[in-house]
Amino acid sequence: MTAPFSVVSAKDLCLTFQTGDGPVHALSNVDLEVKKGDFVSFIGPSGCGKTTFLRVIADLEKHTSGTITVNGMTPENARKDRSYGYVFQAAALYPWRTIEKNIALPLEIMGFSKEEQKKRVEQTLELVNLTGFGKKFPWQLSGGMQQRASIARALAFDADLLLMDEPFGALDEIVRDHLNSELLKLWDRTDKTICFVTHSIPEAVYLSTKIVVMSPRPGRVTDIIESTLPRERPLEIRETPEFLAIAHRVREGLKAGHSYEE
Ligand SMILES: Nc1ncnc2c1ncn2[C@@H]1O[C@H](COP(=O)(O)OP(=O)(O)OP(=O)(O)O)[C@@H](O)[C@H]1O
Repeated sequence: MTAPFSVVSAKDLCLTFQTGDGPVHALSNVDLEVKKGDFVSFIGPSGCGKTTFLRVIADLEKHTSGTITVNGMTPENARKDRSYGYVFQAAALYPWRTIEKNIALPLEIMGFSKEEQKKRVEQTLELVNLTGFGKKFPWQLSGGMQQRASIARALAFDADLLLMDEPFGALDEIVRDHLNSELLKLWDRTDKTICFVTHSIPEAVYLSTKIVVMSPRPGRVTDIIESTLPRERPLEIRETPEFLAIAHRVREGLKAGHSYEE
């Protein structure tokens, strides 16, 4: 059996922002392998570089030193190759476009035929359980539905890699639980590779095959936890000793990386 393909491979990756107040070490010596089909969560306090790391993968920021490849390419080539879909903290849908027109936008830009656009919009609406809502405007949907529509938009051009920056952070816990289990099913069905930023320990443990614990000043990886939980995870798994043991290790990692002097 061949080893799974490395979707993101970072070696000794550093990114320093030069600011008026001096350099900010947003990422320091990050080593990480994300394999095809992994669900990787990035967790850590504010400012530890979670968003910056996703932005480097997406070629929205340039690293200062070290190396990173995305699907075996430079981030720039991966972006040009449409290697990933990006889901932001807020749904960021255009209010003057219907849901289906929002989802079709990247497809329009990429020059897909009208027919293909329609097919893909229908498929992705179904994937996120929004069939029948395509003609609605974003403001006619709940926050959770809007976020599902933005996931559909990121899925529409069928990139293998999904980058998700705290997509459910603004939602209440019940909606969040529901979307977490929906996202897991979607991941299972589509075999995507997902990089997911969160502040929530239960969310990270519930979703991930691998949890990357980070800490700030400088932004760095302090622990990488390979989950031992089965791929199929009912919400009740969160009460099992195995789940709680992983959550405990994440919490300890977060504590160890936290300096109370700052
Ligand atoms: N464009 C920029 N210019 C200067 N500093 C920046 C820039 N973007 C991010 N930073 C700094 O880099 C560090 C890492 O920021 P980043 O947004 O990646 O953290 P984060 O872990 O995603 O935080 P949060 O959980 O609050 O979103 C922070 O100290 C932040 O202030």
